[in-house]
Formats: sequence, C-alpha cells, structure tokens
Amino acid sequence: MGDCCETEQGVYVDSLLNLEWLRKSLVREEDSIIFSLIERSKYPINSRLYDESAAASLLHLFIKESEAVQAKTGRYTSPEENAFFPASLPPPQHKLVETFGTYQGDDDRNYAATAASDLACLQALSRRIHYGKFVAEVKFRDSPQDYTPAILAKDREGLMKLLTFESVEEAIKKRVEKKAMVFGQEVELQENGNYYKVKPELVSQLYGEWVIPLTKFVQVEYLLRRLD
Ligand SMILES: O=C(O)C(=O)C[C@]1(C(=O)O)C=C[C@@H](O)C=C1
Repeated sequence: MGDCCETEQGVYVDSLLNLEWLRKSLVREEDSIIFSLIERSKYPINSRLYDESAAASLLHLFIKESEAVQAKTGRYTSPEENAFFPASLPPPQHKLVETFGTYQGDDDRNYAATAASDLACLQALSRRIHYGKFVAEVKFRDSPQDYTPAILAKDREGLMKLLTFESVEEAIKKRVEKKAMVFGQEVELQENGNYYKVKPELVSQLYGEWVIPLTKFVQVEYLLRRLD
C-alpha cells in the first residue's frame, strides 16, 4: 500500500485507494458472496443451529469463538474487517502479528482472513479425502469375497488394484477442470476472452496427484483394519 492516513471515522485511506480499485474489490466480493451461498446450499436449513432458547445459539457460539481466534491473529486490525461480536475480543498477539508486519509486495496483511480461507480449503479437501472410508466400506460390503483375502494377506497393492477404477478417475479429472472453468471464469458484460481465477489444469492436477491418491490411501488403510 502507499501513503496512508486514517479518517475521523477510522477508515484507513491509502494513496492507492481509488474508485476503480474499490469497484474491483466490490466485484470480487460478489464472487465470494455467490460462492459462499453455493457452499451453504450444500446443507439443509439445520434450524437447531439458530435456536436461541439456550443462552445463545450454536451459531452465535461458533461465530464468537471463531472471531476470538481470528482477533488474536489480527483480523480486526484490518479496516475492512468488522466483527459481529466486537465486545471483549482478545487483542492481537502483538509479537506474532508484528513479526509478519513487514510489508512485502504480494502481501496485503489480511493474515487472519487468508488463514481462514486456507482452513476452509484444507477442511474441504480433508472431508473429500476421508470420504474414502465410506467408499471403502461400501466396496467391501458389495464384494467381501474379493476384498477379504487381500485384507488377510495385508496386500496393499492388491487392495489398491481392486478399488481402482481408472475411467472414473479420468472422468473426475476432466469434470473438475471444466468446473474450474465455469465457476472461476471472470464474468463481464462484454466478452473479454477467458480469464480464470484458478488455473483449470491445476485443479485437474491437484485431483490427479493429491486428492484421488490420498482418497485411495484412506481406502486401503481403512480396508486393512476392516476385519480387526
Ligand atoms: O469412485 C470410486 O470408486 C472411488 O473409489 C473414488 C475414487 C476417487 O478418489 O475419486 C478413488 C478410486 C477410484 O479409482 C475412483 C475414484
């Protein structure tokens, strides 16, 4: 960021802050809002989460505790961040945040928001990979006669062969690449070539090199313990 000063309303004004930049930020927030709604639609209403009949709802507790953790990593020192429950938030852990404070070119200091975003990615990946346990159980139940000898012989390679369907893997890699194109394309009113927020081929590579192999690893590990 460039030279800065703070207005009386506590809004941090930077020499690089201008209407064009702000409008770009608003456009980028549209994506975050729409993707977060898409993510939320994966779950039913789950109304008990909002039940205020106890002292506070589960959602209230979740947000308050999450904000406390994020406050420690300096989230609310960032002028665009505003806590839902600002009362009694813990202060940023100064030493830690200052260590990170040295400004670098690709660094906007939104460490807590970035960490939260990293965690959401890691949790989604982990959830997908650990679905391997359920997939393995279903495969075992469908053909115990095939899996049992390999499990008893602790034959990892044999199990890996049994549970692998290459055509399914190829289809998944193509589908995620296409999804990255559709979900991640820059949408503009005029046609403007194709820009993607995340490189589609990288998503396919992520699946081919990490997500599917790790899901298969989980399946093998699960199966090896299935008859204990
Ligand atoms: O669909 C399956 O049968 C799975 O076991 C899941 C999965 C995957 O991780 O996507 C893993 C192994 C198969 O080769 C195909 C796909």
